[in-house]
Amino acid sequence: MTSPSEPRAARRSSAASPLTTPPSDAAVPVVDASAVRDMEDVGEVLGNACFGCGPDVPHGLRIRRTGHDGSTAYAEFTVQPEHQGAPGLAHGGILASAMDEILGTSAWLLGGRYVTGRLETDYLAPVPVGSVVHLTARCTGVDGRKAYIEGEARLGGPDGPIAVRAASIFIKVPLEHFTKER
Ligand SMILES: CCCCCCCCCCCCCC(=O)SCCNC(=O)CCNC(=O)[C@H](O)C(C)(C)COP(=O)(O)OP(=O)(O)OC[C@H]1O[C@@H](n2cnc3c(N)ncnc32)[C@H](O)[C@@H]1OP(=O)(O)O
Repeated sequence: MTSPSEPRAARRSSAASPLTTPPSDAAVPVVDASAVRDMEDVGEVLGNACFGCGPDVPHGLRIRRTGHDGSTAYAEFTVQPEHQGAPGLAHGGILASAMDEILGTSAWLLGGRYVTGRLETDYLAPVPVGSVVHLTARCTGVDGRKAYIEGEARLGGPDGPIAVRAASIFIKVPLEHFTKER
């Protein structure tokens, strides 16, 4: 339930703009049963040095994936002092990175490999350093190579108040996108 005293963005049910809303004829997302294994395999390709989820990246977010259900992905991370912007509060770009990671995880559950094409964020509440941030994302439609993914970050628990909402388009790419020399 929202009230007029809440931020304007909180009164909307989704972060999606017309650009991140799937077309009316978009396909319902189908989850690939092999996608989870694929996600583990990709660690070998990427070397697990990911800023978002690499467990040993010193100043990374060290996001922990906690589960999935269909295209819905769950994860969490703890905001560290090196993630702050204003004193004592998480930097907005750091929170966008966290959203990118959980949205990308949902996209990868569809099978194949996806990269971020467009990322929109609504910041609804400040996130203090030391917070455990609970991340969720799900696919709202697939149109050709484009997967429309929405998600949110909550504080205080998986059902806590929403601090950040995001909507995105992820684009399916071949494996060579990651392996070719540039
Ligand atoms: C242990 C490890 C586990 C790992 C788990 C995995 C989790 C991973 C989590 C990681 C999370 C972090 C993830 C990251 O951080 S990924 C890193 C950030 N993203 C990038 O670096 C992507 C850079 N961009 C590109 O490489 C190219 O532009 C791509 C590949 C995206 C498209 O170039 P390409 O030449 O291939 O294709 P195309 O141009 O014909 O486009 C194809 C279709 O897409 C539509 N389109 C394109 N762009 C946009 C846009 N901005 N808004 C709306 N639509 C867009 C386009 O209109 C067209 O649609 P249609 O005309 O067909 O309808």
